[in-house]
Amino acid sequence: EVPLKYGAQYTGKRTDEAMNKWRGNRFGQFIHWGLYAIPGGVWNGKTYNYAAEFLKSSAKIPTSTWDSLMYQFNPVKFNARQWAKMAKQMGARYMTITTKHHEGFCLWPSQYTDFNIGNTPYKKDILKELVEAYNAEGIDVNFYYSVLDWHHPDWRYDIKSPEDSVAFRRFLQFASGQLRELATNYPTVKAFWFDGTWDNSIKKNGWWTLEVEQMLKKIRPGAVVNSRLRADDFGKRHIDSNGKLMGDYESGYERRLPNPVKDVQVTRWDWEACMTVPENQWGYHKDWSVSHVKSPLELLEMLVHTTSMGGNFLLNFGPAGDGSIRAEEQHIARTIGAWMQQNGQVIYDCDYAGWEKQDWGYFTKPRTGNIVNMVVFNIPVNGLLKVKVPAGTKISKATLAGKNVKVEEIAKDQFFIHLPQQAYKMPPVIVLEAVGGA
Ligand SMILES: C[C@@H]1N[C@@H](C#Cc2ccccc2)[C@H](O)[C@@H]1O
Repeated sequence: EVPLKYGAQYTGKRTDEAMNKWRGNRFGQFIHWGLYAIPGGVWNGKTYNYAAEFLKSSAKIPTSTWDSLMYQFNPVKFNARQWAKMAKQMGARYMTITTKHHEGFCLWPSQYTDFNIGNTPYKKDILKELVEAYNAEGIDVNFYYSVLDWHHPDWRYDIKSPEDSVAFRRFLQFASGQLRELATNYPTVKAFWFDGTWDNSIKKNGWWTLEVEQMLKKIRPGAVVNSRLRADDFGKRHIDSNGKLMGDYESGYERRLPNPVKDVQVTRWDWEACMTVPENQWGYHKDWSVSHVKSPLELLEMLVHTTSMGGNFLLNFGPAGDGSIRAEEQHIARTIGAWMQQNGQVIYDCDYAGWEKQDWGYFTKPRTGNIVNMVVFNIPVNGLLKVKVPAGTKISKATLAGKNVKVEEIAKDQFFIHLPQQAYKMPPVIVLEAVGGA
């Protein structure tokens, strides 16, 4: 191992109450909301297909022009309680909000910049409204914070001169101040989701990334911080030069999931995948016809897939500039929510079962007991679900919606579960009682 000052500070999964709650939440709502929601991917009558929150760079808009969008931000349809109720109905146990995205606009009245909600026609502290509304629904709130800041004059992509060093040192003090006020002024915040940390300027300041994590955990004991913040002494990100995870969970899965067979190593630590509904739109885009839009069932399978591999799934919503939630996202929330209402117990506080992946779907395992859940997405024509179990395991009982289904031992450590023949519109869940084995 190489000696590191700014590498991983511990190994293994945190087992404190705050982390157990973060892990057991499993399903979160990501919200990308900022000035980019006003143009929604369209500028001077031209639609830009790239991610709407990157429109400033896609359309090469000068910072002064972009920043003047602040004077138009007045979301008259915004209702934090409605958003929170929708998230509750969907079954989200946590919500991660973009306090500040790459554009640098702050959803809270930051004392460190005038480029914030207080100087918009809306004026009020949107972050406070959201935290209160979601917490009132029993939903934990986590803060997304982009270190990359297109608005701030001291931001640097790289450090190539003494002037760069001086300016970027000022920038890091600014960012530390903003993070300190976020952690202090919103005391119920549970986690920090860092983004915009891929540039050399951050890689060359690994010390700051560790200092920020330590500061946040000092102000908010138990706070959870993602690996994406961290760079080690040599600029290695997420995983340090000794192959150890930095931060509290791995957050590299953006718009992709680990392979259930080849990537089982992800189960060695906590991790989270974040996912867009269209191919690549985090912020509101006016025209979703420019790419594939995932169906509720596609997204539900991703949630189950993630849980089956011991990860959290963070599903993105991009509210419009007026504060409304588009119909497609409302439909997703209702459809997933209806299934979660009946089957949330196979997601919340569930984990990797350690059983071999089968074609029909995914296994999840509750923290305690001898239960293993089967969530079936691929219904076999013969109605027989093949289950290979760890050596010596017996399946003593199988139920679907509380009713016994037939269990047939077909070979050593192999069983058929007889799936009742019907037209399944949503994935059925079979609960196995397993004894013996690993
Ligand atoms: C969570 C997601 N990370 C952000 C990004 C990005 C990005 C940066 C460089 C190249 C390609 C994509 C997206 O804007 C969104 O916030």
